[in-house]
Amino acid sequence: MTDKIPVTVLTGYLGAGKTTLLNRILTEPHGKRYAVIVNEFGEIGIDNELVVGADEEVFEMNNGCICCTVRGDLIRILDGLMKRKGKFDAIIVETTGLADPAPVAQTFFMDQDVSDAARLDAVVTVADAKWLSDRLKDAPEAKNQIAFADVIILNKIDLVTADELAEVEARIRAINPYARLHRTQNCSLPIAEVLDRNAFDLDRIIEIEPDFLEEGHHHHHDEEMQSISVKLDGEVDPEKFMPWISNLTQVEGPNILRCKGIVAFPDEPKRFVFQGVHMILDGDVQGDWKPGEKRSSRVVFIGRDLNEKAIKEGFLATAA
Ligand SMILES: Nc1nc2c(ncn2[C@@H]2O[C@H](COP(=O)(O)OP(=O)(O)OP(=O)(O)O)[C@@H](O)[C@H]2O)c(=O)[nH]1
Repeated sequence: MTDKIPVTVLTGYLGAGKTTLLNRILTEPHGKRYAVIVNEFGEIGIDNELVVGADEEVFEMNNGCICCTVRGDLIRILDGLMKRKGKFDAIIVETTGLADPAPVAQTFFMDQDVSDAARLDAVVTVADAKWLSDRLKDAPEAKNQIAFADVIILNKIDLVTADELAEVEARIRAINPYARLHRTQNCSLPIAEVLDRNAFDLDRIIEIEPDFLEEGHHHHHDEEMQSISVKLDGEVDPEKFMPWISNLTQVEGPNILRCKGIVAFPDEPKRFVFQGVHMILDGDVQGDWKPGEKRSSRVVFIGRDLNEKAIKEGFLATAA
């Protein structure tokens, strides 16, 4: 083994459970220091706030998708981390759900400074047991994420029957028979199954993508994919907000691949955080607003055929 810093690339389609896994890794006692790089598709950074920050340093990349426009940023952040070598035991990169993992993995072989100091330990893909089969039909990124994985976490097994689980597992195996596969609820599995696997296998990747080590790989994003972010400079009224968000996700659910937000309710010292995948919505108060922090409210919706104007106006109309 070399003394290069191991890097785990955490991928998986929108809402599969990447942040859930990351938080699990960061909160379990492990005595290690991780640097975390989070890339989010959407203009308003929400993910970094949902990552529990213990001692870890979280670097946010919000200006585009990690595999395309912000790859240069990734290299810069990695270079900065390398210069502080010794401070971290490992680096974890959480990509957006829409990222193609190939160009991200490529960075660790193509960029000399990065490849001198870091090694790609494994590509870990979280798969949503309920929705993966549908996404394999309409989202090429979802298929690549499975194909490139060294470790697959088939998550949300509580939402499917045993037959459905067997079916989605067979689909995964048809794409990638090699990865270690774990079935989980809330990404519950021992950290050792995820980190320090020394599992990335360049030969296998070159078999899937023969030009992997050549420059010029270009990922074409789904052009119909929209990311709608709305910010309200103040609080929202729960009596208006709750019915609005639940109605919107019920009616538009099939087109909403992902939604999340952090909002302020009047007289509530904690932030209300909600998130959803299609019609399934989850929300709770989490973490205090910091003293002096502006109590603003923001939401992000990612999906197809969304009525941006109606969503923006609908959210703004929930103002307290
Ligand atoms: N029912 C169920 N819900 C889960 C499970 N794991 C995660 N969730 C929920 O699924 C939603 C998405 O989880 P995240 O961890 O934020 O997913 P993500 O992959 O980070 O999402 P993006 O970064 O937006 O792509 C959250 O509301 C989680 O609470 C699970 O095993 N079962």
